[in-house]
Amino acid sequence: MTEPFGTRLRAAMDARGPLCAGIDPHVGLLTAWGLDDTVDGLRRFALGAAEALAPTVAAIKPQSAFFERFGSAGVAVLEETITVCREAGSLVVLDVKRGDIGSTAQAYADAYLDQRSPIAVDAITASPYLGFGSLDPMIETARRNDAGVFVLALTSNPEGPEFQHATKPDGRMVAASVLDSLRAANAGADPLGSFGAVVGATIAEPVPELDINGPLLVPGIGAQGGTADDVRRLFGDVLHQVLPSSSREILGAGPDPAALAAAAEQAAASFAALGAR
Ligand SMILES: O=C(O)c1cc(=O)[nH]c(=O)n1[C@@H]1O[C@H](COP(=O)(O)O)[C@@H](O)[C@H]1O
Repeated sequence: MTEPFGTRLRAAMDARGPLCAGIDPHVGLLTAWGLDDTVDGLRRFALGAAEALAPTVAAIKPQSAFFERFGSAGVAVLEETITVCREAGSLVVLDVKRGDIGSTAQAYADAYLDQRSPIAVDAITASPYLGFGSLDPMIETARRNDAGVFVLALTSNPEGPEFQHATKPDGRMVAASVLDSLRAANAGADPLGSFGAVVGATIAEPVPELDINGPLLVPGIGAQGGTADDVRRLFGDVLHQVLPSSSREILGAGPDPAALAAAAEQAAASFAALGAR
């Protein structure tokens, strides 16, 4: 790769509209698509979604757990899905929410961000719960590989504020401190840094620290109740940095490839219309 992840994501969002389509093969969705809860059903679902969506959306976000639950055969399907998405021109953000002591964080970085790995992607999700500094091996490996990292800041689930709104000894809110660290990691990047924050569309109030000069991955839209109006209300000043993410709402339009593509195009257009481009 020749350009940093943030630069490639900016170009993809401008060209294709700001949407990250999630591939979350829930059992209920497999059933709704007329598929069995087997590796074969998983493969048909994931490749069907990838082939329908990856040619038009900026990014695809497979959720690793739905593949891992089938063991190595499921991980093989994940690798195949990643390849299909990247060959169709979509960036792949693998949702694995990794985080560990630095030496092990390096192994996760080698697995997903080193582009020589069989399961390499453009970016991963990471948890800062072991301290933001524990993510340094991921950030440095991402820099060397033109890849990216999305760090959980204000998650979409109702339990998130219990930790994320806590106050650190220096008086800073934990989530604000994560955003500060990401801003530092993105310093000087143009047009967009490669180190993003995950901020749910379901959070109650806007927060002032969202301008991190990097992308804001915004899940929680659709099935979890977040709407385009919420995105406008919460991210007004930084809408151009927002990568809205939706899984079940779009996948529910399948298995017809044309219906899936239409659902994604409609979602991308509605977010582009908010001024996010
Ligand atoms: O990191 C994520 O992607 C993520 C963070 C978060 O705060 N909330 C959240 O829902 N997610 C993921 O985003 C997806 C949301 O799926 P839907 O609710 O079906 O759109 C799931 O795969 C979640 O694991």
